[in-house]
Amino acid sequence: MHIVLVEPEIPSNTGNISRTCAVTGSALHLVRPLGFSTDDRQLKRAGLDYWSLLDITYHDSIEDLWSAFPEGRFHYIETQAGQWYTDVHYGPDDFLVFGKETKGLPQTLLEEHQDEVIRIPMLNNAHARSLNLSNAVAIVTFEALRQQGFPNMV
Ligand SMILES: C[S@@+](CC[C@H](N)C(=O)[O-])C[C@H]1O[C@@H](n2cnc3c(N)ncnc32)[C@H](O)[C@@H]1O
Repeated sequence: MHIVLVEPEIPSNTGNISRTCAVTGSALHLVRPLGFSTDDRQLKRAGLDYWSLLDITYHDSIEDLWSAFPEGRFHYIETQAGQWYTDVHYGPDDFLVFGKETKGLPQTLLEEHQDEVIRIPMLNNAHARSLNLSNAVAIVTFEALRQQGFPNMV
């Protein structure tokens, strides 16, 4: 799988996600600007032992990512979506795209890719708007891998 973080802001989240990528064999794509340096202490603390295992690529924009993978199949994971993440069939080379911690994915992107936006169901509570980014990544990634029979995993 390919895990894409668009403009991540909190280093410990990216550290946790790097660990999820390392243990699942998923590639990590970070779309700039990042809200931290990759030397950040919290980032390293959350993912240090796993950093060397990562297949990590940096992109200057989401458009650059799309250009680099013209045949890629992209799923956009956001709280406002018509369909649940469990309604989708995932392939091994699919891209799972997640938004930044404070604002999520840009509204224009969501509108232009409506049919590819999926959400993780939550209680309908105005005071609990979303999951933590790293938890959202783990939930969708493991569903995608489950559908594929957890390839090369024991
Ligand atoms: C902490 S959320 C913040 C954005 C959110 N739209 C908000 O209301 O503030 C950061 C990212 O986590 C993912 N996420 C968190 N909860 C989610 C959910 N229930 N369904 C889908 N994605 C979720 C999305 O990729 C989102 O862009």
